[in-house]
Amino acid sequence: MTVRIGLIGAGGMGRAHVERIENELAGGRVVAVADLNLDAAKEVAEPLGATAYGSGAELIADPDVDAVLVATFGKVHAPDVIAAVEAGKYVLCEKPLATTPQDCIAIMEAEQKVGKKLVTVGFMRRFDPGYQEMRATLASGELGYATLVHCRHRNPSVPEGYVTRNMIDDTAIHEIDTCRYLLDEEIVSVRVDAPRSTSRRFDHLRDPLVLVARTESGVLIDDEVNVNIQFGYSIECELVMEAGTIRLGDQNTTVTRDSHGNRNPICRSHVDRFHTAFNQEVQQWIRAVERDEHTGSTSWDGYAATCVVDAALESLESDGREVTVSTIDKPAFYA
Ligand SMILES: NC(=O)C1=CN([C@@H]2O[C@H](COP(=O)(O)OP(=O)(O)OC[C@H]3O[C@@H](n4cnc5c(N)ncnc54)[C@H](O)[C@@H]3O)[C@@H](O)[C@H]2O)C=CC1
Ligand SMILES: O=C1[C@@H](O)[C@H](O)[C@@H](O)[C@H](O)[C@H]1O
Repeated sequence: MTVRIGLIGAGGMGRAHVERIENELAGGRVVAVADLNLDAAKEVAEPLGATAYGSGAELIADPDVDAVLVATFGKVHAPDVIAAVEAGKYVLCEKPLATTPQDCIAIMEAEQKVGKKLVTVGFMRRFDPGYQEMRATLASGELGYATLVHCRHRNPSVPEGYVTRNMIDDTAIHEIDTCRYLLDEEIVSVRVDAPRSTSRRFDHLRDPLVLVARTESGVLIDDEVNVNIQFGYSIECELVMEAGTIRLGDQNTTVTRDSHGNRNPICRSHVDRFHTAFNQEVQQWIRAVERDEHTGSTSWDGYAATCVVDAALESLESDGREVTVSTIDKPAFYA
């Protein structure tokens, strides 16, 4: 069976997903594209022979669409995700699932009403081979339990429209989910420190920031978010256990050695650093839809991450006070 996919949001991520579905992955075809900017939808749809729509609602109602990929802005994800769930269609929704806990709860309620897990959140790092190995090492127990996780999320630069809260709700949300995934437990409190800002930023931005979070069992996580680092896209993570540590390797597999020393190329963006992870994420989603199964992170994962984001934003607004993460009880449906 070929999974007939409808894409909502024909921007950067939407186009990157279309490209991989059409040219790198198996089992799926993009049959419809929706964007509020109908010209953008047409530009993506026409070369594929797909139908273009001016709204997500029309695309979701199309009987030729089996499954929906949502790649619009986070704050407008919820209505389309809920409509797709109510139509009984599987959804791969780019991160964040939604920008408020209330919207995430509405998504979880819709899913529970339908009685089936239909929503996967686009936390693609869960499909990165490095993070997967780190998780397996911890789970094996060979090096004992985890005590600390050190993370660094560095982007070369960000556009002017990117504001300070995006350091957390758009960027650090990846480490929030990744640490929950690695440690298999919830984050219960968080604070945000704001060191001296770099001059290489737009004036309105506080950059860098450091999130310091604590999990249920007491693991301490620190995450340096630094989005105008200039030199490239650099993601680092080290998990400290009782009898050893494991960290992500550097960005590429080859290292040049010459009279300047040892060096490897630096990635420019998430697109090249997480190419394999994105492909795995979307490929496994397509295969799971074929089998009528859920894969990847759930709506609960999207909700839990958004609650940590909210607590971190509250800390940022209150000069770095430690804030307790407040959530509803986890529904048995997501156990
Ligand atoms: N996993 C990752 O590493 C990354 C994930 N993302 C996520 O992907 C999503 C999209 O981001 P980008 O592609 O960078 O944004 P973008 O701005 O390039 O594209 C968004 C598109 O959605 C359309 N749109 C907005 N509201 C809409 C609505 N209600 N209905 C239909 N179309 C609508 C816009 O017209 C635009 O074409 C965001 O949730 C973002 O956080 C983005 C970059 C990397
Ligand atoms: O999700 C992403 C972007 O939205 C975000 O703006 C970047 O900071 C991240 O590195 C990227 O993975």
